[in-house]
Amino acid sequence: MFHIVLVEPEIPPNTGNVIRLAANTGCTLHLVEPLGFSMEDRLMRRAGLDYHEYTEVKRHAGWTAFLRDEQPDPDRMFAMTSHASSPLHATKFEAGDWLIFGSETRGLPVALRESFPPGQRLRLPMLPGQRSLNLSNAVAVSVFEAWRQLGFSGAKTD
Ligand SMILES: C[S@@+](CC[C@H](N)C(=O)[O-])C[C@H]1O[C@@H](n2cnc3c(N)ncnc32)[C@H](O)[C@@H]1O
Repeated sequence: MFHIVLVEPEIPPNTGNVIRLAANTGCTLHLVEPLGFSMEDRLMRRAGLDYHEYTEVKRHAGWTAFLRDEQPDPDRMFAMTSHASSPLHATKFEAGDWLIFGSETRGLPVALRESFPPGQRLRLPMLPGQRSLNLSNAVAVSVFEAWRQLGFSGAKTD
């Protein structure tokens, strides 16, 4: 469906939640190292339950390695950041798109964020004065908005 990319995630249960979400929605999950935890972390495994058995989780040694390994279409990559002016819901998504998320405490590195054209830096709406959503919540609402646009293609209907 989509590619979810977590850049240097730090908090195990967030990545566990995203593993489960990726399995629920048919997304591939990419983890860009360094990670702030071990993949064997008890809290991550508990949040992800056994869902890592049903979803593809790929690890990349860094951002450059990720680009080299996956060769994503630059026009179909979207940086999710509260520092953007383009709203997510105004973007027309396609199957196979790449949704890029930053770490819990640092967000996306500024240089990486600014390497995206403004129209591919997307924000989720928040009330004034709010800084950011939780990482796994941001992934969930982004994936569901993108999937909604595709008519929840592939979802079970009964
Ligand atoms: C907890 S936030 C990072 C907060 C970090 N202190 C910052 O200032 O960027 C983790 C990630 O969730 C995503 N995120 C959170 N809130 C968002 C929003 N309102 N719009 C777009 N992405 C958001 C971004 O990818 C962000 O890097």
